[in-house]
Amino acid sequence: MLGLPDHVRACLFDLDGVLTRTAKVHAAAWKEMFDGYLRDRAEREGTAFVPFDAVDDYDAYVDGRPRADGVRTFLASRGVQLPEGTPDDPPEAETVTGLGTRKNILVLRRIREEGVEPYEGSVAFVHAVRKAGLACAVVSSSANCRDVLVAAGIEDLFDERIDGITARDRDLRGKPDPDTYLEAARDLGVEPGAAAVFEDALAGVEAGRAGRFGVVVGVDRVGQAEQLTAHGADVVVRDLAELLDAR
Ligand SMILES: O=P(O)(O)OC[C@H]1O[C@@H](O)[C@H](O)[C@@H](O)[C@@H]1O
Repeated sequence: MLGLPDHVRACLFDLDGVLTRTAKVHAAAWKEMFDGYLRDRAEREGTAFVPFDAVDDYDAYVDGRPRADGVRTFLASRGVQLPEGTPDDPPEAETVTGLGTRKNILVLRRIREEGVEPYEGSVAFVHAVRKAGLACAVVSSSANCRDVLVAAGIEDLFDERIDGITARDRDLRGKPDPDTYLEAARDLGVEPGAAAVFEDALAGVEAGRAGRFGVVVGVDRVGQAEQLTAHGADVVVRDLAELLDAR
């Protein structure tokens, strides 16, 4: 049924890149922000400007992680460590929060201008899953998760939502730790072994593997099937509609 093992009772979906076409929007906003910062820093220090790579740097250090972890992890890869700052730091602040806020302004502008499209195959799959009586949750690192679901018109399809805001409120570690996925399974009343995780990010499939979920489905939108498998995906599809075709 549904191309999933028979014992699966719940489906836990990542948002950006799995349900909605917003992974590229995030990647572009991160690049705009980091390139601005790195260029200024290089000028100030008289060193060469090495731009953020919207594919390799994004996948390895930013994709799937909570906002502040993305800032910290990428900068660490360049040997840069910034003070954390405070939650109300302005975007100009040279802190982890300040840079995260700069990026958030850029991503919200892009989302406002471009709108949010869901993946049709994912919407069809979620409808089929619900019809089959399985529970559904969204598990996203994004603090903008609810707004993106609403903009895509799919917020009513899910029984639970664990996102960047609930994770902060409940003190959950972000992906690649499994905490947010485990919390969603708990909220739905299923054991991790009876839940399927759907993820396009390397940090996300790692979280699925770390949580010992029933199956981790890697969703390959950008030609990184091998990496998804290496990081924890049990199966890889290019679109969730393929699972419906496999019935
Ligand atoms: O900055 P936000 O909207 O809280 O999102 C945090 C992260 O959420 C993830 O879903 C995205 O893959 C990342 O690109 C993003 O950085």
